[in-house]
Amino acid sequence: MNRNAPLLVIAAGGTGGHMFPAQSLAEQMLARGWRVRLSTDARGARYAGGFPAAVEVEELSSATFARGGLIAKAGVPLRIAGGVLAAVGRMMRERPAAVVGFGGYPAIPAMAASTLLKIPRMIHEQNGVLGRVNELFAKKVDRVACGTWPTTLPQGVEGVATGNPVRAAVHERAGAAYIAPGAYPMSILIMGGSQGARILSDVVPEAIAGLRPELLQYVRISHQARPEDLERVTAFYEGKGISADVQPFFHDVPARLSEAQLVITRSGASTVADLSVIGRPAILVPFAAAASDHQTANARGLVEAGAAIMIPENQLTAETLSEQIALVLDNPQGAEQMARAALSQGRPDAAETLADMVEALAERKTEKDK
Ligand SMILES: CC(=O)N[C@H]1[C@@H](OP(=O)(O)OP(=O)(O)OC[C@H]2O[C@@H](n3ccc(=O)[nH]c3=O)[C@H](O)[C@@H]2O)O[C@H](CO)[C@@H](O)[C@@H]1O
Repeated sequence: MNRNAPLLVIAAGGTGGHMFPAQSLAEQMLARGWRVRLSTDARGARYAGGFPAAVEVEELSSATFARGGLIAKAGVPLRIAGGVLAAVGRMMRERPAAVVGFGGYPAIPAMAASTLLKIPRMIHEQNGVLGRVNELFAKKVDRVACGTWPTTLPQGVEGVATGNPVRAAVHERAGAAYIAPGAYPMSILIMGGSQGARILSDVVPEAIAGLRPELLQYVRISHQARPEDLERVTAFYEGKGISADVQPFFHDVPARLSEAQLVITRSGASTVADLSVIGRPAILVPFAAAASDHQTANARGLVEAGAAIMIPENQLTAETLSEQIALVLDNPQGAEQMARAALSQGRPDAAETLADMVEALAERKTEKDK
């Protein structure tokens, strides 16, 4: 490794939602000859295996906190302070060229240290509403990159729409030709995000079974169900003579997406990004309990572009859903239009745009502290 190469510190943690986009930026920066260090905690470090081996991983102590202030729990401020001190010490020695935060509380120490040391820094928010840690730093960073557009930001903060970086297998299928619904086998992909969603297992099979027989005979189902729901969902489809592949997690979602005539799904940030980069019509059921209802915010772009129909959880019934599915499958031109509209929202260049922002930021040095 070239020790003279500029160093990027990526601060992220906790869950896949923060770590997948972080990994994508790490890959881009390594390809551009940078050194990359992932600053996270023990929980985030479990995802580090997915990062390229050249990425150095630093585990710092941090802690969770509630919106509006630190949880008054013994040891929390101390743990965060310990992490910040360690990050400050290291950054004083190594002087990173830039620091990028992707959210999650393990990002706190590196983001706080870069603020104290006036190192060029930015955040990337995946969802249409800022997460807690990103909200804390939004006014203290030089740039705020937004994966979802529009993103609700605090007053006085300007965002740059970059999109959410997608995995290589999604990238390879960007804009893959869409076969409009017709009198031949049609695929419907049902996904509940990385954990699966019980409500989709409760309602979707019945909605599918409610389609009129002339339509139903052509329908082929891929249904991601939580492990505890697998058996009943499989049995239901079997009982109705519906061809269905039911699994707890599909490892080939990009291929299934490109083959699908319709997708019924939650609206997590990466799911929305996958849909829009490949370009498929969707019925979106946002997870109502998500912080600040961010899944509804994530769905907004696709819905307003005419690429997706949104059904709030409290309005989701088998009858409503069945009607909406039939509306899409009975209207090939409309479905094609939805697929095109989805593509208009896609940002296949998200990782490159983010990498360009990092390079520009490192060159200009920090403006925030002048
Ligand atoms: C319940 C919850 O709080 N979810 C949050 C979590 O979602 P979640 O962890 O579900 O994250 P996303 O929807 O962003 O990403 C899920 C990814 O898994 C893929 N996939 C899904 C199912 C499957 O069988 N196989 C597969 O590969 C999808 O194509 C997508 O690329 O982090 C997201 C990003 O911060 C948030 O927007 C979500 O609100």
